[in-house]
Amino acid sequence: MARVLRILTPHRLLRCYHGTLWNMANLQDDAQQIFRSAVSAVLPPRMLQRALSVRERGGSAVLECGGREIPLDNNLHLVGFGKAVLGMAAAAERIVGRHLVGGVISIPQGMQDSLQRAERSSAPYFLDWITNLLFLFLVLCSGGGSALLPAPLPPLTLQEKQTISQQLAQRGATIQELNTIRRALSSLKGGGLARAAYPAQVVTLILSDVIGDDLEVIASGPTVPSAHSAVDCLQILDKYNLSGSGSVDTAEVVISRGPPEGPNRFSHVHNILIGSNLIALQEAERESQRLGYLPLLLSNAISGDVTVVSRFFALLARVIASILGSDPHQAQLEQEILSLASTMAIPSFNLAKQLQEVKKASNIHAVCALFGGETTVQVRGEGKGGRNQELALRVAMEWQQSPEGMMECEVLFLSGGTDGQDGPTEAAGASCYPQLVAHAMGDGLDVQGSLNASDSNGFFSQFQKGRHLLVTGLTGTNVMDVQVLLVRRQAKDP
Ligand SMILES: Nc1ncnc2c1ncn2[C@@H]1O[C@H](COP(=O)(O)OP(=O)(O)OP(=O)(O)O)[C@@H](O)[C@H]1O
Ligand SMILES: O=C(O)[C@H](O)CO
Repeated sequence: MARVLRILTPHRLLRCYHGTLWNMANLQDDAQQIFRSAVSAVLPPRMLQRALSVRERGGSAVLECGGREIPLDNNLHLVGFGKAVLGMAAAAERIVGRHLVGGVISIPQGMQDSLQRAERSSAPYFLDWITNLLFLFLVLCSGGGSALLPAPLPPLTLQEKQTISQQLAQRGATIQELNTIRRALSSLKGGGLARAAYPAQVVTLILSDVIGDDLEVIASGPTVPSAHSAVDCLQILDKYNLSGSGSVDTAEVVISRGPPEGPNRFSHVHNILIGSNLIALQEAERESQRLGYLPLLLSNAISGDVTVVSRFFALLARVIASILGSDPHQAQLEQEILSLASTMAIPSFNLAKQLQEVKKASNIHAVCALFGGETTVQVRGEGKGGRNQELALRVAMEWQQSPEGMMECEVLFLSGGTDGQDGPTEAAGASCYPQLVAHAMGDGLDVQGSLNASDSNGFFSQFQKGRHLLVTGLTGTNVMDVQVLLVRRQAKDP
């Protein structure tokens, strides 16, 4: 069997290939390294170091943030809520700690013991505290914050607010409509925290876990004015026939009354996005280039059903492979994927232009396509899994059914949750390659059966002793999911 030595790029180690058998572990190592670099860019210490600094001058100090300089005078208070806020608060404290007068953060119950160890207290009720202090507030906000800011506008009770949300959800309200009502019925969400703090200055550092990074949506935008009027909200309640019950009548009164402190005042607020899926992908782009790939940052807004998205990724690999390998199927495959992409409503997505870049690039033998977002999964079976593991397994199944175009290339697809947890499993995600299903069948595993049982984690845990699971542990951040697709032309036998 021929043995090929090939220098991929000067700083890469020599890689030995044994004939047509390629070392999949190399591609998997690269994909995992690229994924980890994406996560590293949005870890709290690195985010806060980018966003925040204190400049001491003579006896005074200035907070530098978002291009602004705000005097510090023993007046800094920290407020935070969200799944990533414990790490964000610790990172912020390392930067501004000596100027912090006090702080309150609200984080998921399971993190409480970490707080005690850090000797910090947390309490979810800010109003009776924040309105008494005319200070400078540093607000830390991340995904999961909505559930950690329970503060219904009186006289509405928390139970009544939850009942209205449940009724809206049961009657088919969209997540956008649900969140609009939740913001309107809250003392803190939808800009309530900023209104309560007025006229104290508010600097909010935001880690986005939503597609499009709409600041009003992230943790329900406690320091962001709501774009929806009372009329919009009342129309939603009316649309789903919620009028008429006691709690809804109270809700309508609260909504009609408007924000407790009168008109929206937000000139004292600076909202700054410090972490997002795009920031993570841009780091992954740099890392893939360092590893010798031509990077294609294709989208940070992938969404939709996992069955459609898996078909897209599998076809994209075949298109790129057909370009790199000068496969005769290339033109037809490109038409297919452009047609499929046009049905997926991916915002500002120009795949044709990006594929043109690959075709124009000279002497390219390896491409890294990068994506981010969140797919949706219909969980049909009793198995264990997550949307990233299911996506990877479905991509493998698509390749099993249509392998055209990939004969001359090595291909690997990886999908992972940047928070380190994919569904109720220990894995962050998984990776796959074109021959995976054939190899699994050779091991007596039933891939389709695993998918039918929604058991992607069960499959990847069994197959090759879990070697294709992506396990990072909880990362302390969350900018949704990241996908890495690597396509590399195989070395030609001499
Ligand atoms: N057996 C399964 N197979 C495939 N997907 C599953 C399975 N069980 C749950 N899921 C998916 O996992 C999703 C939950 O994922 P996860 O626990 O990572 O939370 P999340 O939606 O990412 O929220 P957060 O932003 O807080 O992480 C659900 O939306 C569901 O679609
Ligand atoms: O907390 C929330 O509202 C969601 O995680 C979106 O940020």
